[in-house]
Amino acid sequence: MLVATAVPVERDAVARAFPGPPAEPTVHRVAGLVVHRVDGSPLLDLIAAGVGPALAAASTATALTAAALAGTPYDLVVSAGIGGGFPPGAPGSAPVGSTGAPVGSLVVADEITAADLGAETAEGFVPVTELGFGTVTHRPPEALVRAIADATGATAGAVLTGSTVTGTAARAEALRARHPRALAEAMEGFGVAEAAAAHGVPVLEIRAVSNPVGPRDRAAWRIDDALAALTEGFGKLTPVLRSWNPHEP
Ligand SMILES: O=C(O)c1cccc(C(=O)CC[C@H]2O[C@@H](n3cnc4c(=O)[nH]cnc43)[C@H](O)[C@@H]2O)c1
Repeated sequence: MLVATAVPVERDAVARAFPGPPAEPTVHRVAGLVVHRVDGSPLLDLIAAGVGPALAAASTATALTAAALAGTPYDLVVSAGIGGGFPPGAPGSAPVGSTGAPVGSLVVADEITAADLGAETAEGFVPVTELGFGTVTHRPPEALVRAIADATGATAGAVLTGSTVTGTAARAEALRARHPRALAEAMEGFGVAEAAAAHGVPVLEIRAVSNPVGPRDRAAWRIDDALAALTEGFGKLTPVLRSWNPHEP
């Protein structure tokens, strides 16, 4: 399994879920990309793939290609890290009856959607798929998403990818109007998913919520709490991944 975070602190938070010998990470390099390997079960490679969808896609594709050429392809790619959550009762909030994704909670994506891949028109935003190109959504294996939500307490829903962190109530509302199932926003998932899809490998996205999606309030970010939730979540995930059959839908 390959886990791609954006930055080293997120990678290290995931690694902490697999502590001590024999799971002490070893490090190797692939075309300048640093790969931390945890020799446990499942075998786990961790990369800090960079911030934003483009660098995350390039780094993930590099790791996937190297593994495939070595004859040891990955069975699963996971985009993981902190993210913004759409909380209930706030600008751009989750639908009535939904728990939303409060700060400190964990979200597992049942769809990974590019929120800003398209064209602005006089009638509003048009996704690239409606312009006749590419894709804007990747869907992780349903049974695996359900099992992860059960094991970790994560909420399953849509996770949006954008190149810009939302910083206004108006943008949060526009995103929720366009994506009513969105629980979280981050900057890498769709890029990681595009790389995985190019290799025919299933993908997951797991986000620990560090801040609400909405007006920018840097002081309200709870990065340490989110990193702790990420470690705890991955700790609970391991048995699920061990028993997962990559050929299940
Ligand atoms: O201080 C700011 O306003 C600011 C602007 C751009 C980027 C940042 C970051 O800290 C990097 C974002 C990093 O973390 C993920 N993340 C966390 N919360 C969100 C969010 O609300 N919306 C989008 N991404 C978020 C993201 O995946 C990046 O890796 C700060």
